[in-house]
Amino acid sequence: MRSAKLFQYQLPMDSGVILRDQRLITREGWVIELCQDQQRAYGEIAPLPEFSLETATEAGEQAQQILSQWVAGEELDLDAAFPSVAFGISCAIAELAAELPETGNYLVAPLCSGDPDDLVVRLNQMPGNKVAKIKVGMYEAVRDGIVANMLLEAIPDMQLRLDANRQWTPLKAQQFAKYIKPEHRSGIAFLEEPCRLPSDSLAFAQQTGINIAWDETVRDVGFEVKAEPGVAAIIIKPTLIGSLARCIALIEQAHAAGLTAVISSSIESSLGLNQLARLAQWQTPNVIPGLDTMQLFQVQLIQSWPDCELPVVPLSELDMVWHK
Ligand SMILES: O=C(O)CCC(=O)c1ccccc1C(=O)O
Ligand SMILES: [Mg+2]
Repeated sequence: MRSAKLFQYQLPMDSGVILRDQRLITREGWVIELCQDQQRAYGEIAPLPEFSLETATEAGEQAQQILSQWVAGEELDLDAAFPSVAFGISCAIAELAAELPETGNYLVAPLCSGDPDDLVVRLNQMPGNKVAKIKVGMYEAVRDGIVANMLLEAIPDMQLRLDANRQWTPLKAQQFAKYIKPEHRSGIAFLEEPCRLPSDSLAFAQQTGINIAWDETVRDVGFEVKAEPGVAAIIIKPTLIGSLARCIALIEQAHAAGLTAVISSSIESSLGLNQLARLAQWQTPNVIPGLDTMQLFQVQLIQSWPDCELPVVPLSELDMVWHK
């Protein structure tokens, strides 16, 4: 016997969360509940505005169709579904089958988009391998270069991840690199997407000796995982990529090509974020995932994230919009 429910959520965000051109005031999405033989499992479907091609409404409608098929015991074609829907449903199914292991990797790479001094404090408290992430490309490239170089100098055993989200022209990328002393360049684990064009980013990596990672490029039509000089990693944001099977296939291709695969958040609630931490521990056990996004929220959802003090909204407070 199978049954399924769909709940809608709207969660208030911390003020000042900006996605590309838009302020994100409330995070909207869906929680699915699957029931089979007294077992219950959950999944989150949360298309990210400005990033996902589907809207929350479209995702909710498609989720109802696919959940109806699941209840009827039909074969599901998650490759044809929206990525956010495929990810949420496949997670719930994996959870029901006890395929998604319980243990998660909750070590996060602290994310800094403001004061680098705050980052130094957090890094000094971090046990083991120190990994941090800075968003660059929002202010002057020269300032970014000075800040990154200062951190690499202040904490020599740190691996720094940088993310430019395709903001730089080749010239600006060079201005940034000029301030990173050659002996510090290997302390940069990778710089995500320095330039608008992937070909410019590749040339930058080869000219500067600073490794890059693909994030946006992974979602470009026709992308294929391959080893290229200067490319260290691919970033996998499952809500934007698709089913667990599709994410795992990409991770395996990355490993076969000698690249690091980094599981990263698309600003899911604490429910989805916990499942991402479990996916990361399962499939990329030695890599710190990019999941430091809980502080962007004002509340948590259903399950809490380790050491997060925000109030938790229980399932009983969500509106059930559909069931079968
Ligand atoms: O990857 C991380 O470390 C955190 C998540 C993150 O950076 C992000 C989250 C949602 C949308 C875009 C981005 C981004 O890569 O800038
Ligand atoms: Mg990015």
